[in-house]
Amino acid sequence: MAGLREMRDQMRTVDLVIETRDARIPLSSINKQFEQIIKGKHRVIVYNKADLAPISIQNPVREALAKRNHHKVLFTNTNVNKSVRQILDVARELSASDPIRYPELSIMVIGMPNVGKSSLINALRRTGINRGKAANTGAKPGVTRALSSRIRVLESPPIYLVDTPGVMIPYIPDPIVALKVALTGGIKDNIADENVLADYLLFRLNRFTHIDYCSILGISQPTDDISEFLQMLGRKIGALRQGGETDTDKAIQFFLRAFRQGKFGQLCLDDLEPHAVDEFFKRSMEEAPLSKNQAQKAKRAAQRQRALQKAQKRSSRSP
Ligand SMILES: Nc1nc2c(ncn2[C@@H]2O[C@H](COP(=O)(O)OP(=O)(O)OP(=O)(O)O)[C@@H](O)[C@H]2O)c(=O)[nH]1
Repeated sequence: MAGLREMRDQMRTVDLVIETRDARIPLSSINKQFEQIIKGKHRVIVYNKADLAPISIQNPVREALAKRNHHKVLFTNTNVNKSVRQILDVARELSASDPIRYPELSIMVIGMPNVGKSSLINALRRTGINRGKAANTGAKPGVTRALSSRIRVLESPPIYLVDTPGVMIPYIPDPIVALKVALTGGIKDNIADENVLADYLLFRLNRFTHIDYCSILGISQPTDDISEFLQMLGRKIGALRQGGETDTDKAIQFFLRAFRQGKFGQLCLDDLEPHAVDEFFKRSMEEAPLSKNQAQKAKRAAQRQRALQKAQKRSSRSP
């Protein structure tokens, strides 16, 4: 894994690591493989896209991480300078704590795809010494390219930023985490997966929220049947094939995009009740990461299981 090796090499010159996670999945965006790379470095955990998650998650997340000895936890929205400036404050504090050791300070942004690393780098430049755009950003994962050099983001104390973020593949301990990461854009979609994603999103909206997605999408009634839902949505948005049949792929993409753009309001997909958090950490400490193949198999098994449960539910409803 070249990315990992490169990151490890680069890490030698870095004093402070900005570990970026997604505020909509505060637990599922934790990557325990980072631990080995970051070992011994100062770290600040940055939950980005905080504007897309409810503010009420911030204290439980801070408490959960403090319990695990992570005390520097920030929530950012890269469009708001003030929130990004908090990162520079942490760097400044570190530099001031030991000016002999840190006559200058080097910081680096790392995180899984699409979490907003490049946006964060641009925002740090913007809020630091007001330089323009450095890194490309994009709505799809994988836009970050190697540019690697250091840019100065603060004059005094001198703080430098490695301008290539470290990209790590997400850590996927189970299929549900895979769904959450994919929903937030951390794994590339393909059409087959998108169907499952849309089904999972609908399930979440029905089961865990009071969001009136019908009026947001302009459809007539709620349903947990994904086919019926996509028919309604497809007709509403005019996603029709020749002959008048609904283009469900288009309807799926519309639905997923609406979620990613925050059209359903601020949502968190992880359960942050203390017992659920404890369970999450217990499980993720125990489990070794699945290979891509294993993860796909596990995902398919979960799909089959859910389809089976749905069928059972339907047959138990019918007279
Ligand atoms: N709502 C919201 N969107 C954000 C925020 N930060 C970044 N984005 C959006 O998220 C998408 C991905 O941002 P990037 O900065 O390209 O993410 P990245 O981590 O560098 O992505 P890769 O190149 O895939 O590794 C873009 O569409 C950004 O506009 C944020 O704080 N809030």
